[in-house]
Amino acid sequence: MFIDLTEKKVVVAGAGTIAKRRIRSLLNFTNHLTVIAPEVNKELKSLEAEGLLTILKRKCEMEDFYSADLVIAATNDAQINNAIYDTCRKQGILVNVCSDKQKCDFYFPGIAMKDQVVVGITASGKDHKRAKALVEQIRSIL
Ligand SMILES: C[C@@]1(CC(=O)O)c2cc3[nH]c(cc4nc(cc5[nH]c(cc(n2)[C@H]1CCC(=O)O)[C@@](C)(CC(=O)O)[C@@H]5CCC(=O)O)C(CC(=O)O)=C4CCC(=O)O)c(CCC(=O)O)c3CC(=O)O
Ligand SMILES: NC(=O)C1=CN([C@@H]2O[C@H](COP(=O)(O)OP(=O)(O)OC[C@H]3O[C@@H](n4cnc5c(N)ncnc54)[C@H](O)[C@@H]3O)[C@@H](O)[C@H]2O)C=CC1
Repeated sequence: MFIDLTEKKVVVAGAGTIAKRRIRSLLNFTNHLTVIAPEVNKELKSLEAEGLLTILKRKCEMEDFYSADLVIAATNDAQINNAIYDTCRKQGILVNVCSDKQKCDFYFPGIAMKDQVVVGITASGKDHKRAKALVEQIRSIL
């Protein structure tokens, strides 16, 4: 299922390696992306300056997720990620917790895109290295 994210509100907690990779993917699909983290690097600041996302430069609060449609919990604090999971489940919000694959309503796919064609790859949560290798092959085919 390819959900139209254009008007969906996406909230990403954390702005580290994993969050940034996923933000780069998500920006292809949504105009409503908020990133919450106490420290944010230059790449994300310049995306904010271009009007492509909103940054809240602080630790996340559970209220931050109440109005979200889709949440990525990508802090390096497992307790916070788990609290985000509990909050989202109670509110019926789709959530992906990058530190615990048991706490993913959806796995984050590797993405290959060319023009209007989008290919999303998952190895069913069992082999991210294989997903990555296949994404690279499919990018070269596309
Ligand atoms: C299950 C899943 C859940 C989810 O988070 O959604 C998950 C979980 C975990 N990944 C971990 C580690 C890494 N993952 C990557 C990369 C990718 N991981 C992605 C997806 C997923 N990762 C979900 C579905 C996976 C599937 O389909 O099977 C991709 C496809 C999409 C994306 O993240 O953008 C992207 C490749 C595509 C691309 O790069 O374009 C790298 C970097 C690399 O490989 O270079 C490392 C660094 C470590 C290394 O180098 O090994 C760990 C830590 C434990 C460990 O080390 O195993 C967990 C936690 C756990 O397994 O419990
Ligand atoms: N699913 C995946 O593909 C992978 C998952 N992991 C897991 O993901 C976690 C994050 O990994 P990285 O991105 O490499 O970590 P990182 O250290 O690069 O980034 C962590 C981010 O979380 C932010 N943060 C910390 N506390 C916060 C809070 N209370 N509120 C908001 N933001 C907060 C930090 O400011 C930073 O931006 C790891 O701890 C590990 O458990 C690690 C490798 C791959």
